[in-house]
Amino acid sequence: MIQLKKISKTFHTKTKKVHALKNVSLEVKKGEIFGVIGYSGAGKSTLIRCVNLLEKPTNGEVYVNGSKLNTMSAEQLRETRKKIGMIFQGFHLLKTATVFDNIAIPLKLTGVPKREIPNRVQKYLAVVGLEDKQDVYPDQLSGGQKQRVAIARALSHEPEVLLSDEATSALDPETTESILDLLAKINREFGITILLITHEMHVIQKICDRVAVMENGEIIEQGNVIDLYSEPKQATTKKFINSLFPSDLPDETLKELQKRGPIITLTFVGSSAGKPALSMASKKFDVHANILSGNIIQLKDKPFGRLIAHLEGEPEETNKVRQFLANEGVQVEEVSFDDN
Ligand SMILES: Nc1ncnc2c1ncn2[C@@H]1O[C@H](COP(=O)(O)OP(=O)(O)OP(=O)(O)O)[C@@H](O)[C@H]1O
Repeated sequence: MIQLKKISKTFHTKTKKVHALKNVSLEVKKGEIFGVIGYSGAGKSTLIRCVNLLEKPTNGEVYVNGSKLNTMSAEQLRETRKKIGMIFQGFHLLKTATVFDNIAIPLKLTGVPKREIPNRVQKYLAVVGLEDKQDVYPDQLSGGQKQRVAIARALSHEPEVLLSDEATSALDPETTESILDLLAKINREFGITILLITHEMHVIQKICDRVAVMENGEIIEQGNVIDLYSEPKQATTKKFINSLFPSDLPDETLKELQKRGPIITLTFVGSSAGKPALSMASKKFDVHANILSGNIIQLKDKPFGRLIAHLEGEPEETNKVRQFLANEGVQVEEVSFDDN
């Protein structure tokens, strides 16, 4: 649905050149929710803005639903953009217009017949749960409600693709949850493909099917959310994932424990629950297993957990435990202090 082929973007400032995107290729399939995560300055905003050519790439090709955007005339681009909705961290609503007009004015400007406009506005305000707010002004709404209006405005053009530029970053955690639920519902019920950028892992794990990690203008790793969470390869990806499983045990304590047996990380997805497997192992072999920390998070459709445990016993026995856990489908890794 979205294809970025070898996209580069260089900004020329007065003093230097900034290579915001370096040869980035990405494919978002029809109907999926694809997330791009990275720290500030990684190039995420530039990347998402290249998809609808708000930012013109220096090199590379942009395809949306099979059409190449780079070589389109201004008129063709206007038509194509109607099928690409966008929402922003700052909502971008007209303060001096009512909620109704915030949605109606852009519809009018893009040539939707006048008699159709009230129906469209009401239909999409109902989708976002704000049918009773059409006569109020944005200043009378909460942040979450403003984002709902912005989502209704984007949907009212009946797009095939929705681009989300840090849409929940200005919202509190509870409101973030409800906006993410709304995006998931839109994806499910209208089949709209969503490409979102974020710096929050929570957003990725809650609604995304696939994810790409960006750093210094490049995509350093991408894949299914579950695969990337279970087996991150790059240091930055590992850092993002480790941040979900904080372990505040001092290194000194861990080093002390390590003298009496290995400290291991158990990672498990879905039904291969780590805890029962670990207690089974400690019954079966001459090893005391002591859980030092652990957490389970919910990915879009599967639980994902990580435990840190100390295995106390003779090396021969602790090795058997590790083998047993691996056979039970639990990923086992010895803790390296540098990763935590
Ligand atoms: N218009 C511009 N002119 C010059 N440099 C720019 C411009 N827009 C972005 N940059 C630079 O390009 C790099 C990537 O910026 P971008 O905003 O895409 O990153 P980001 O990952 O979205 O970060 P953030 O989350 O902080 O917005 C940064 O070094 C930024 O300073």
